[in-house]
Amino acid sequence: MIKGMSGVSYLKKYIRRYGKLFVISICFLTLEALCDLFQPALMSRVVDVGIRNRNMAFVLRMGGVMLGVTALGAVGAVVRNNLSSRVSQRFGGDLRADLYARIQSLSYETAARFDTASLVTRLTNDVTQLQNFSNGLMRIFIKAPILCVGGVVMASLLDPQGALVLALVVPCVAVIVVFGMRRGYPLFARVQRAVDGVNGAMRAYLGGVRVVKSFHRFDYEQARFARENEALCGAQARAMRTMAMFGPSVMMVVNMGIVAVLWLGGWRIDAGSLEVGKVMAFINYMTQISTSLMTIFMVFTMFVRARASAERIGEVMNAQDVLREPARPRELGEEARVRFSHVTFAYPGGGPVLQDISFACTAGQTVGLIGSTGAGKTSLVDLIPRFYDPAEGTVEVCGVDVRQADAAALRRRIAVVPQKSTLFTGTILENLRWGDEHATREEIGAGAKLAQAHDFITALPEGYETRLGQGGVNLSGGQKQRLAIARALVRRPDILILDDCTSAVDAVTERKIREGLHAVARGLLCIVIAQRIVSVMDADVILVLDEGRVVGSGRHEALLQSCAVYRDIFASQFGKAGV
Ligand SMILES: Nc1ncnc2c1ncn2[C@@H]1O[C@H](COP(=O)(O)OP(=O)(O)OP(=O)(O)O)[C@@H](O)[C@H]1O
Repeated sequence: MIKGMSGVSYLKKYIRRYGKLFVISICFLTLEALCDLFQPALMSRVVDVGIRNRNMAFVLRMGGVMLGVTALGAVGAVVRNNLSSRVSQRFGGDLRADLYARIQSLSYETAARFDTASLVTRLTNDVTQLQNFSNGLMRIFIKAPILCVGGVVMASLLDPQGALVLALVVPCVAVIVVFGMRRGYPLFARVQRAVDGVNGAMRAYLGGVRVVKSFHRFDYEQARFARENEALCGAQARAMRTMAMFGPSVMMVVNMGIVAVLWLGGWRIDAGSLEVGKVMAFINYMTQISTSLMTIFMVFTMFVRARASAERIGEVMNAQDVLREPARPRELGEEARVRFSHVTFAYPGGGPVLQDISFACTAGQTVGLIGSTGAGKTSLVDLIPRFYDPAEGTVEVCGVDVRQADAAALRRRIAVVPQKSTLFTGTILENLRWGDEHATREEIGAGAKLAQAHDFITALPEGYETRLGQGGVNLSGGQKQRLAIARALVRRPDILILDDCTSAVDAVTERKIREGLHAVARGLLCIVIAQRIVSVMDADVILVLDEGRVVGSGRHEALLQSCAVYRDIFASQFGKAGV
């Protein structure tokens, strides 16, 4: 047994699902292989009995039998081909879908362990490797051992003395194949990692194409891509070079065997102890055995690659998620509430980003979060939908510790508009409906109006049906932000988190959005992160964060009196006179 196969135990599910069809396909494959195996034996009878005795009727009869056997083999091949294509395509499709679902279910922290480019390679290239391997398994790979073993048996029955040559050849080839496998595995694993590198360079360029253009850094990006590409070519060449040594070695051993058979056969024909037909059939079996041994070697090469891919997929499938879902989740309370009790938080491997944070807020309130950049505002709100768990203390949402709530149920109650608006390829309507797939046109329109997006959308030639490029490239920054807010509002959440998401919107429009939200926000708990004090001045409570600690909380006027950090921020935005 090969070491480390426990990492691919997720494949059992597919073996169970497609095992039956696989076995049926193997039955037809066996039929096809048996038909191939009988041909040389039949041919030897034609030569040794029919031609030697000039018995034309026997030759024709055997010719008919050979044709029948060929036809039967062809039927086996057609059915097997059909089945193998269906099974491998479905297996590949299922595996890709499951892996995609798994990636989606990973927590931020676990997903961050894998580079995005590497996840893309795993979803595409690695799944294809496994799909091709499973297809090959049902096409030629299992046929090869049958032909090899069957060839040895038939050849031994035909000429037991000649079979001694096989007793030497087969073990030699087996040793070469096992050695090749051991050398090849780490090399192919390296090839897959190099594919990650190329995908990573491509992704970085395509994702930041505007920046690359504006800084005119094509040369830099090209050099980076060339480096990764070179590494991939190098890794592939090394793997191929190593594997290329083994194929000819196998051929050489087999050809030496054929020479030995011919030499011994000629000698025995001269002595009258062997017929020409038998030597011909024996050579035929030898060729069949050698071809199947080469195929087996190829199978192992593909197996080595498929194994490397299977393990890479296994790493994602078996990743221990740091955020465990509770076995028996508690139901969230009706009323929207958020409570932080002595929360301390750190990113993996880093120092504390939030320290001893305590506050509480309820439905109908607007909470403002303000503080210098890097103060920990985003980190704080990320704990509410449980993107991360705190190191100490508890975060309660709607009366339940988020660690005891069902993540999907928790996130259904919350809508987050992140700092960087992410839109998807599709129409504006599709993007807005993403917030709630059952939302009506009226509800979507209402959300867009509140977010001050309706007017600019209707001014577009195709209105709500306007198609957006990837990430909404055909919109301005402020338009994208307003669509992201509208999408969150279409969801009609109980808790709305706006993470500095109006930075690209002009002050007048921002005020309109704030007023609109105020009007509909009776049951809504709204948490607003802002750089500009005007964005949170009207909030029911403002939390001032500084270096991960809450250094002030209260209304605007009170904070101006009591909180030095708040006063500094205010002064930096309005000048000393404003204080
Ligand atoms: N994914 C991450 N992994 C590790 N450290 C992080 C991560 N995200 C943020 N940090 C660090 O945590 C600290 C707080 O970051 P956070 O994004 O919460 O600040 P912020 O107040 O929202 O800043 P800004 O106003 O600039 O968005 C920073 O020092 C930052 O470097």
